[in-house]
Parts: sequence; structure tokens; C-alpha cells
Amino acid sequence: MSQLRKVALVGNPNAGKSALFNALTGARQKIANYPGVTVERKAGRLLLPSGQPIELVDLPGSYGLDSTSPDEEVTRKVIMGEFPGEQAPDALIVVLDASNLEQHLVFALEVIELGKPTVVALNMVDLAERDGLVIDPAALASELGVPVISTVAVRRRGLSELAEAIAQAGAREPEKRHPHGFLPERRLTAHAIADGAILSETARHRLHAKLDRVLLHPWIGPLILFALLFVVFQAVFAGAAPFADGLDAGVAALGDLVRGALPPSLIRDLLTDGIISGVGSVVVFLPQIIILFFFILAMEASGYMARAAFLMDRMMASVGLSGRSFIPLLSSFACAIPGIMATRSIADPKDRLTTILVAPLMTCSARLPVYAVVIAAVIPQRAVLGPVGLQGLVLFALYALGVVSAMVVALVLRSTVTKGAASGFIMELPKYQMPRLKDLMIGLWQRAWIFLRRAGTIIFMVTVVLWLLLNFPRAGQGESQVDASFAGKIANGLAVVVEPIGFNRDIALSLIPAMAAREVAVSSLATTYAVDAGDDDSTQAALGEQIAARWTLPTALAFLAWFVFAPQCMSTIAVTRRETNGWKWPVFMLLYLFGLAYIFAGITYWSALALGL
Ligand SMILES: Nc1nc2c(ncn2[C@@H]2O[C@H](COP(=O)(O)OP(=O)(O)OP(=O)(O)O)[C@@H](O)[C@H]2O)c(=O)[nH]1
Ligand SMILES: [Mg+2]
Repeated sequence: MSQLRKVALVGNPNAGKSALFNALTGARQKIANYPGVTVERKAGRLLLPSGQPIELVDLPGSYGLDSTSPDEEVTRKVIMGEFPGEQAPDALIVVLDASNLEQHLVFALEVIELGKPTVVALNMVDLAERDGLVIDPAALASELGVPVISTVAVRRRGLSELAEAIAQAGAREPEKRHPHGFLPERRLTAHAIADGAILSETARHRLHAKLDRVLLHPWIGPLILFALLFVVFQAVFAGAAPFADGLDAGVAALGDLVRGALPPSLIRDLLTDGIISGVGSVVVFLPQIIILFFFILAMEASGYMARAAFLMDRMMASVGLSGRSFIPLLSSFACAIPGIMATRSIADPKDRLTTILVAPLMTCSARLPVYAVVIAAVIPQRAVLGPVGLQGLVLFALYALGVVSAMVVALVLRSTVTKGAASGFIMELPKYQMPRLKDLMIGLWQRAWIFLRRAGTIIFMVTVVLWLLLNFPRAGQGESQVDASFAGKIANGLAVVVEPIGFNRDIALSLIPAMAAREVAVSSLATTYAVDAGDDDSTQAALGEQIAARWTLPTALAFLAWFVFAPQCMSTIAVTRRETNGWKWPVFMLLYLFGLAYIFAGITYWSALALGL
């Protein structure tokens, strides 16, 4: 088999490598406006102008070939041909941020010194122009001894020229003009080259500097961050309500339609009580998910996220972590899995391990349906202060509880099992950019798709299995179907364990399937209540109404507290095993999180009872 020619994209973090990779190959790799987004190698295929295909590899950003963190290690190994099972790339594309030329040239020089066929993509020339920088690519090319192509990855500018240059890079003999140097020399050279290539520069950084003075202000900054997050959670409830109600009505109508169209049978029950009630109860949270991600993606693209990391650095340092951990923890708001993967950009192994262990405490989007359904059922929808709603406030409090717990646990871990000094934090602050609507839409679409795919696969399957377990063996006359079923028997056994923390049998029943994914707790409850109600129309009510009628407030609050901590996600455990190379830490994670969940649910339940709620 003939191997494809291989070309790798290298450069400093946040230079736009993944954006170029996506533009050249049509892939949809995650890009975001902060350093350390890509942590793995990713390959795709690019057709050269001649029609010949090559393999293009996107790599994690790096500051030098003396790698310090696991993600930089990947870059070094791939470039040097030491990556297991992979031959060295035939050519390299060094991606430079034109608006940050001098700094990015330092690593570029080190890569060019390797003497491989190399092309430089002078990316983000639009940002450079915006800042009043005019750069001469020809001067840069003659200084570096390799072709330099100006590009704007996100507007697909310069792509065909770049492809042409890649096609020719392999044909030329590499020019070994640059002797091997050391870092200080490279810095001097980078300075001189940048000076020579920058034709004119006007000070238009002022607006951004002003913005940073406010947003990074020691106390105004955190206040703004806090206010912003507050708005996000209010919006999740208030903004989603009309859409969620519409979806709710749609699911109910679909159930009625099927119930009316089919004669009474087990198949009809499976469709209505199992699939439509179960999967439908999760799908209705799509609007909330979209609103949450709209804010997260806009904050990522604008460059604000990196500022938030900067702001949090001091707080993180006080618990023995660094601002470096902030981005992985923040990604965990979406899902702990990419969050844990993102820890690869943390150089210090103990810092990294601590971050992995606390990542599941950040409230992932799978918890949103669980929180939202219970809050909507038991917390009254009223304003507390002006437009501030109580429901949004409780949601915010649950997220805050997750963050505070993560900090406390990190502090405890850092002085016990992962003892060590906190490492320093250096992160470049990316340029502010206006988020582009199209990118936001694509990002939201991807998120919505992930959510719906989960509903259609894992949640669907677990729901069907649960429905079967709930319906067999069949109940006798006058006996409750749930009590008679296999699932009911298992739940009754488990109920003994969770009774002290205020959980009822239905909750016990939802906890085991929810190990597959947290949202399953919602679909399981919906299916259980639908089976329990049988064909009696008077008890066929939406899940929220069922919870409001059947649960006491202390039980509902204990359930919420449980979900702040409980490690109910198999995939997180699996990815922790992979990232820590063994079972020791995932088992530790499971035990400490279940322990905390049990204790906090219990405290919540008994305090609520004592308060007479
Ligand atoms: N204006 C402008 N923005 C760009 C350009 N190329 C990339 N970006 C933006 O710059 C940010 C960083 O892009 P990425 O492709 O994630 O950068 P990367 O080099 O892959 O970063 P790491 O994976 O962290 O190493 C994103 O917000 C992109 O939308 C460009 O040419 N012009
Ligand atoms: Mg990238």
C-alpha cells in the first residue's frame, strides 16, 4: 500500500491551526479563542490542486520542542517521527499569528531549524490589519528561507495558495540555512525578523487595553464575571420556557396520537410509556441546552473565557491549583469528558491529577435536565427581586455549589493525596474578537446534535430495558405493576440504602440506570410514572406534575444535592482510567463522589425536615 504524503500543522497555541485544518479538510475540529484547545493529534485528508490527496495532521499548540505538558509531548513526538505507529511527517506547516508575530516566530525558528520541508502560514492577517499592522510576507520569506503565505483561516483566505505551496514544498530540497540555536538567540532573531517584516504599526490596541483594564480589574472583573454567569442561568430558565412548553406539549400530543391510533397492547405501552415518555422527557430540555451553550460558545469565541481564567487564577492558586486548570474545569460545564482531556495541557502531573479528580464536580450539561425538571416541579416560579426569578436562582446556587465543592476538594487533595506546591500560571491572553454568527450556529448545531444523539441512543436503550424490567413479571389483580416488576424488586432493595437520605422507591429505581448517563434519571422517572399510571387517564400527567404531587420538598432538595456530587456517568470513569493509566484514581473518584453525594443529600434532607419545609 502506498502511504499518503503527510503534512503536519504546528505552531503556538491559538495560532489558528485547527481553524486552518478545518478549512483545508472540511473537518469540524473544535476551535476556540484561547490557548490549549487541541490536545490530541487529528488527521484529515486534503486534496492538492493537482488532485493528489495528502494526509493533514492537526496538532496541539506548543511553545517549543522541549515539551513540558502531555499535549506538547504529542506535538514533539509527531514532528520528530517518534509517535508510536506513525511515520514522521514529510512536510510541516508552521502557523503564525500575524498579530503576534515576534512571539510566534520563536517556535517557528526552532521548527524551521529541523530542516524539513516547511511552509509558513501567516494566519490572522485580518486581525493584524485591524490592529494597524502591515506585514511584508516576502521579507519574512527571505529571512526565514521558506515560503510564507498570508491566510485568514476563518474566512478561507489564502487557502489555495497555501495548498499550492504545500504541493511544492515536498519537491524542493530542504534549505538548511539555519544553524541550531538556543532559546535566547532565537528570541533575538525573532525580534530582528519581526522588526524587518513589519512595515507599519499604528497604536490601535487602545480600545482592547481599556476593555482589559475593566474586565481584568481585581474586583470589578470578578464582579462582571459573576454577574454574567448569573444572567446565563436566569436566561436558561426564562428564555427557554416558551420553547420548552411547546416541546412538552408536542411530546404529550405525540403520546396521545399513538395511544389513539393503536389498540391497547404491550407494544403500545412500550411506545407511549417507555419511549415517548422516557426519551421525550429528556428531549424537551433541548432549548435550555442551546441557551447554555450559546453563552459558553460566545464567551469562548470572544476571548473572554481566557480572561475569566486569568481572573480565577488567584482563587485557584489559593486552593493549590492554577489558572491552567480553569479551562479544563470550564469545559467540564459542557461535559467532564472533554474537560478531563483538556487537562493534558497542564504540565505538572499532580496539578493535572487534582484537576481530573475534581472535574466531575463542575455541573455538566447532562445534569441540566435533572435539575430543571425538579426545580420546575417543586420551586415556585416567582420573582425574588425585580426580574430575578427564584428558579433561576436555585439553578445558579446548584452550579455554585458544584464550583465551591470542587475548590474545597482540590484544597483537601492538594494537602493530602496530591500534595505538592502549586505551579505557576502563564497564559497568553488572546485577542478580543467579535463572535461570528455562522461559527456560533455551527457550534450550537453540534451541541444540539450531541444531545439529541444521546437521547436517541443511550437514553433510548436504557429506557427500553427499564420499561421491560418494569413490565415483567405482570402484576396480578389489584397489585401495582411497579411493585410486582423486577425493577420494583431491585428498587425496593436499594430503597433501604437511600431511605435515610430521604429518597423514595422511584428515586432508588432511577439511580442505577442513571449510571449510564445522568439524564437517564429523568427518563427513568418518566417511564416509571407512566407505567405506574397505566391506562388511567386521570393519572397520566407530565413528569413535573407527578414529581410535584408525589415528592416532598425535602426529598426533592436531597435529590438535587445528590446530583451535584454523584459520579453518575460511566464514560467519565472510563476516560479517567485512560488518562491516569489505571484503575486506582477512577475508583478513588467513584468512592469519594458517592460518599459526598450521600452525605450532602442526607444533610439537605434532614435540615429541610428540621426547618419544617
Ligand atoms: N480573525 C481571525 N480569527 C482566526 C483566524 N484563524 C483562527 N481564528 C480564531 O482564532 C481562535 C483560535 O483558533 P484555533 O484554530 O482554535 O487555534 P489553534 O492554533 O488550533 O489553537 P490550539 O488548539 O489551542 O493550539 C479561534 O477563535 C478562531 O476562530 C483568522 O485567520 N482570523
Ligand atoms: Mg487547535
